Amino acid sequence: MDLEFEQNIPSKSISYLRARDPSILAYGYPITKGKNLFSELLESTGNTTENTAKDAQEENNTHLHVYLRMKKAENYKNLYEISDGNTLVCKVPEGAQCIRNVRDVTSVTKIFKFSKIFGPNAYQIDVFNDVVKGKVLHFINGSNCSLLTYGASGSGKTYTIVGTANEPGIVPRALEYLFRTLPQLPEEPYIKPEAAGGIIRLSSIARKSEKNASYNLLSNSTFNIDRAQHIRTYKAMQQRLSDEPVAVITDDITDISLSVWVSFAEIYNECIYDLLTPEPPRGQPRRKLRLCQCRGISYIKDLTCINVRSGLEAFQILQYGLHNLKYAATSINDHSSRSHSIFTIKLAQASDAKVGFTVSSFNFCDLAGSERLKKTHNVGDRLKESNNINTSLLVLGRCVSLVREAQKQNCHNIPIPFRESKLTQLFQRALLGHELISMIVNINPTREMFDESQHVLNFSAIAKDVTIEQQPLFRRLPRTNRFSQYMENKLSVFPTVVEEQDDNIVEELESRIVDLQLELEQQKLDAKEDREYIMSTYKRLLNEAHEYWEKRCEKLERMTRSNEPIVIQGLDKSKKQDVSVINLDSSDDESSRDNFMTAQNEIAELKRLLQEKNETIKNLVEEKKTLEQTVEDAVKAYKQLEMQYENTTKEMQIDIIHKEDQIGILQSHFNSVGVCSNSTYNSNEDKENTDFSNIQENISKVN
Ligand SMILES: Nc1ncnc2c1ncn2[C@@H]1O[C@H](COP(=O)(O)OP(=O)(O)OP(=O)(O)O)[C@@H](O)[C@H]1O
Repeated sequence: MDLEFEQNIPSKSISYLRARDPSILAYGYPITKGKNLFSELLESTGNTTENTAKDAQEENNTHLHVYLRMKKAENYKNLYEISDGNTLVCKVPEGAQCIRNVRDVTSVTKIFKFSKIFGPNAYQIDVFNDVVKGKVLHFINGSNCSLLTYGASGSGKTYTIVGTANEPGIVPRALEYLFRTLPQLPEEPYIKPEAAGGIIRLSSIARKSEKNASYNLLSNSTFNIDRAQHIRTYKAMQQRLSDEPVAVITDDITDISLSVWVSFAEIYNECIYDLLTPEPPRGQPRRKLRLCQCRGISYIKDLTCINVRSGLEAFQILQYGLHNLKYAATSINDHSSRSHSIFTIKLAQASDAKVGFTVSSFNFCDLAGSERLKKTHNVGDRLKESNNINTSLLVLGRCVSLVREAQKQNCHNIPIPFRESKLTQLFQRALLGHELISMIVNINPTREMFDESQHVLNFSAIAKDVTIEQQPLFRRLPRTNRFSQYMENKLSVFPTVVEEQDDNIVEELESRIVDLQLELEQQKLDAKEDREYIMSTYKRLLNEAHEYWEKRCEKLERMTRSNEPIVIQGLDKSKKQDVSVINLDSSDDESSRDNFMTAQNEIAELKRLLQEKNETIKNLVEEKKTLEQTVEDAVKAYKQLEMQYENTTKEMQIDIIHKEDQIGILQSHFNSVGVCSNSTYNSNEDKENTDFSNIQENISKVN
């Protein structure tokens, strides 16, 4: 957001000009100054303008916004009291876990503060207006936003995000609001966001293929059954929201290409799956996706990204993903609440003059239920699931808490374990405070869920203190280095236009060099971390493979030794037959035949495992190569810019010297003319005028 806007909110026109991610800009994409695609968004009614302005201003409060939403429940007032709309007083009941060691339990209360509390009677539209609406405008202006719902199973996370047919949640509402604000989109997309932050300008064939991908997904036969119902639901919502005011864009944006894309991913048991690809046939495993990092941005490699032209299309894609989520849940295990699901809307904006672009993402993350192991008494696979969920939520809690700690101490050296879970790795930038991030904490305010709710509330108390850093549009270098000072002194003798132009070039180059330096540092750190991670994984896999292999070999050796006499007997019987075709059916000893078969199976299994491990190692080596290539590219780009910077500096220095010489010549010429005019032309006005016009002509030639 513009500083201007933060400090002084105009009553009618609001500029939502937002910072773009400098890491994207640093890589050779020129910037369109002044006009950041949409620079002006106005709310269509005065009333809502104020609200939106308030929302937008709130965004600049530096802390992570944590909202509380309470599920509908009778008698919740016996346990909870909401005061001032943002303070929750918990009246701790007898027997509650948090007062187990407290003697006097007559009146224990716990107090939690939130950005806002939505009580059991709050409507979906209230949550949307207060939490999401302002962020959609920031998103349109190029900011990345993330919204996470956190809470125990059944507390209303999915209800808040997706909602029901009669009460649509924040995602369908955000889609409707977004598409009502954006202008009509073209039939086919001209640009596509890259996973790592850039854009691709699509050829006509690629445009058709993207359109087909969207069409094919929407007309998928397994999904068709519910499609009519989803269309009716969305249209009913559209009808209800048609009177709600939306933002309008006042800029002339005829030379800007726009496209909207959606993706839907699931993290289950620390594996990432694409919810927008058809489910594999029964019995076959789902394709696991990898998490990659490029220019400090984490992204899911090969995640399907579908182009959408309307809220309705996007809503159908959301439902397709939810359908896949349910299918996976019933076909493998009931894990609907056991996985984290992330629905992402991406907006790509590019000027047709090929001189600037913005890609922004809005992530809606429905986290897995946060219940504790003790309570659920899980065993087997369920225990593994719970461990994974708990690990990722625990790591999320640790990361949030360490980020808060690092910010408090103003210390950048505290290691934060983002890499310990896929979830935190994916939201690393946002959790570090580089992007807008908010959390809706859901609780079920019943007595049975009281202990569980206390854990959730404790987590929210930590999260609330995390600071969000507002990124400036361009990172400017303070003008204190030698070159800047030299230029400032020297350029003051130049005509204004030259001064402004050169000043801009220098500033821009300086700013981009700083960006690149920061990027390079970040990439070095990332590459180092990645290398260490790959090496440790590589070593661990090798050790595991080695141990496993040794154990199996031992076992096989033992089995072979014990079966030797029987095999020899079998060999005798079958005379010259091959070992593999020993007549097992006629063997006297049943158990030895079984042992033999087991050994063969073991060998086959070992071969398969070895092949799998080799595959993993191969992938890791490839990943390492890609990372090294990325670092190499970054270094090259940096060197090129440095050279460009040096060349410009040299040219300007030469230019300055040249101009100083010419100014000197002019000065002496001017002086000598002055002397002459005193002695010769003192009384002759015409000649004086002629001399002045000659001097002016000379000056304009020099400039
Ligand atoms: N505020 C609310 N008003 C009305 N119904 C609600 C509300 N919150 C939740 N529900 C209902 O409660 C049930 C459970 O909610 P939901 O599925 O959203 O929980 P969840 O936290 O996503 O659970 P899980 O982690 O198991 O997925 C649903 O039937 C939902 O419709």
